[in-house]
Amino acid sequence: MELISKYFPQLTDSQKNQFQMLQELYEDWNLKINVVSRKDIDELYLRHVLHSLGIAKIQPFLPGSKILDVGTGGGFPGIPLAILYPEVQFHLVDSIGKKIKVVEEVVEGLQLKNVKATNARVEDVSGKYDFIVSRAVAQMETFVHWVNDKIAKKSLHERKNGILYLKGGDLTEELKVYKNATVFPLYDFFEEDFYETKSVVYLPLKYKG
Ligand SMILES: C[S@@+](CC[C@H](N)C(=O)[O-])C[C@H]1O[C@@H](n2cnc3c(N)ncnc32)[C@H](O)[C@@H]1O
Repeated sequence: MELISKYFPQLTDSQKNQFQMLQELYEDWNLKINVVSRKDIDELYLRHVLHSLGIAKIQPFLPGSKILDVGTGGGFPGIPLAILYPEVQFHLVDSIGKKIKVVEEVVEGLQLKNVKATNARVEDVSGKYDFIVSRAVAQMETFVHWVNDKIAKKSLHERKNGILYLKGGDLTEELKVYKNATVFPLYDFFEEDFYETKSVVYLPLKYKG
């Protein structure tokens, strides 16, 4: 938990409390429905919570904006971002029902009012969003194919609407067709070794009516 305050020193008491509660909520729900590996539960804040918040270091979200988290699993990156930005609307989608069940329980446990969770394949979700976030779901080409009709026309942020994807390793091959993609290394923000190979990939997408 200190790890979160170290990099996000402006949290309110209520946010700190919500971040604190994550450990117990995930431990409890993981016993009933296994969504996070044992090793990852032990390092929840380093590997899941802070990693999710890496997106906020690259792109802070403005009040009133709408964010889609594709293949959220147990709620990453969507839940930590929803705690950080209570005035932003988050839609968390996963094709596996039991994962969405965990998300709903965590949302209720934290009393988050800005999260909607849907059990569906993202291809079947309609709606328009400022940014689409994700981690560990699909190769960029497949992902773009799934989401490129879900971008809002108007950009509220200075940066154009698009995808913010948490990726690891060498992305040269995967991103070679995306000349307008930008890779932001998270090691520039977080000094822990875990982040040495982690990045946020930003890909602007055009509105499709
Ligand atoms: C490896 S998990 C990652 C979960 C979470 N994003 C994380 O990083 O902890 C991939 C998730 O993507 C979901 N998924 C895969 N394809 C999907 C699709 N087309 N629509 C919605 N969810 C999908 C799977 O059900 C699974 O929960």
